[in-house]
Amino acid sequence: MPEPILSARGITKSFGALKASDDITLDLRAGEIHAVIGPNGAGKSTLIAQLCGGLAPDAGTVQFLGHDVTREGTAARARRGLARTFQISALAMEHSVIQNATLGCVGATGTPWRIVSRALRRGPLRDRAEQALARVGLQDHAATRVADLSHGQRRQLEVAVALTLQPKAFVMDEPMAGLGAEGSAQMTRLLHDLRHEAPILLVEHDMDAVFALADRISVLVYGQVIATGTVDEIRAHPEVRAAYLGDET
Ligand SMILES: Nc1ncnc2c1ncn2[C@@H]1O[C@H](COP(=O)(O)OP(=O)(O)OP(=O)(O)O)[C@@H](O)[C@H]1O
Repeated sequence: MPEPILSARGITKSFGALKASDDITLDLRAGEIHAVIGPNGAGKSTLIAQLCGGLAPDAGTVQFLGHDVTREGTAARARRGLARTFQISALAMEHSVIQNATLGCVGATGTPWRIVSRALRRGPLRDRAEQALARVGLQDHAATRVADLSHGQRRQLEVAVALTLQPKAFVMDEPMAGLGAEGSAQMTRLLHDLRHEAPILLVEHDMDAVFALADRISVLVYGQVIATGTVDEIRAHPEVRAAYLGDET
């Protein structure tokens, strides 16, 4: 089997007496969507933070593209091509769609600020931003202020900003949050295709989306991965049904 793109090995993180991550081992392979599900407080955000560099684990390692990145911060991991989208929007609301996307590339490439204004006008960064907008279907909204976009369009723009990194892997934190049925369907289609550009570690509460998209699912309960498997395996798993899915299956 090829090396995983992103992997956590034995990740452990405590807050006082609480083990928010308890010896978590999971990986993300080329071409897949690996969903992480679990009830509130199970430790999903804590896991994401350790994968992306916002939190250092107490024990265990994180590997990305064959490198041990456990002690690297978020910016270093982003430069390696680890793109993250957030549960809460991190967009500049008063700026236009194209400005947000271009500034995303500027951050990703470490371009000095003195040439930012030029980058916003034309050049390879602007081209990259335009391509990313087209990829998520926002090409006709380049000049629109982010504040004037719908919630669903903002989520699409977040994916576009992540795409400007030309990522090798995505970590997505609840991309369906707050989307209506139509928005979720649109986002589901986008993620379905995106996995072939870069695999996606998807933390998501929307079980319809998870079951529609995931190649594999890991179930987190009280900081532990209690099961990893295909959609069918997870739906049928007795411990998972008892701990999490309840009557939803
Ligand atoms: N900085 C912190 N200090 C203390 N406790 C924390 C901290 N961050 C998280 N926790 C605790 O760790 C546990 C896991 O929290 P985490 O936010 O990772 O769960 P989650 O699965 O992402 O939850 P949700 O689905 O509600 O976002 C919770 O009990 C939470 O209260």
